[in-house]
Amino acid sequence: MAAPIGLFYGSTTGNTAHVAERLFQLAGPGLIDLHDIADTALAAVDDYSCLIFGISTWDFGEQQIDWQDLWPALDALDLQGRRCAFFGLGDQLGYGDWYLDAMGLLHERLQARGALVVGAWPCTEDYDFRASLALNDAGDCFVGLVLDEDSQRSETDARLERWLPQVLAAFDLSD
Ligand SMILES: Cc1cc2nc3c(=O)[nH]c(=O)nc-3n(C[C@H](O)[C@H](O)[C@H](O)COP(=O)(O)O)c2cc1C
Repeated sequence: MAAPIGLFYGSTTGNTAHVAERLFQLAGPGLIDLHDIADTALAAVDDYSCLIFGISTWDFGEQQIDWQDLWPALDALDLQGRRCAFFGLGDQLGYGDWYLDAMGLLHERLQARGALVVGAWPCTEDYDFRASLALNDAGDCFVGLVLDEDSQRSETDARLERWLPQVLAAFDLSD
């Protein structure tokens, strides 16, 4: 039987995979099913009413390669009424003009498929970047959790520990 939450991620060097595993551990037994999109059929998304999507940004604002491969197929998803949260990885010091752009692109794509988005994350002075498509329209929040294993690795655990309870509350798994 599927867990209540499906977490779908793509990862090139393993950083997003590591974060996905950490979320799985933090949530505790039976709450999250992990799916690496490199070896999961996209149709598996249909098994969940609560979803977490993880994506890293590559090559000046591009989606991680496995997400790129899936991109056209995302148009077939029906996410009406499903709660969705996003987390993204990037490198604000090396790529500060395209920081986490891929999370913004994925959010835009899936919101257009009907996703009810939860898990926004404040854009504070803790982050040092010039531009990001992952910001909301007002520019004061990211559309999901923002992580940086390249230049802020030591912050990751604390950020996950703050974000996950907010997402679980918004998922309202008692429904
Ligand atoms: C060649 C290269 C290009 C990258 N381009 C970007 C970028 O445009 N924006 C960004 O925020 N991070 C960029 N990054 C940083 C990656 O997103 C970061 O290292 C991430 O943790 C990789 O996660 P993954 O191993 O799960 O794919 C780039 C890294 C490399 C090596």
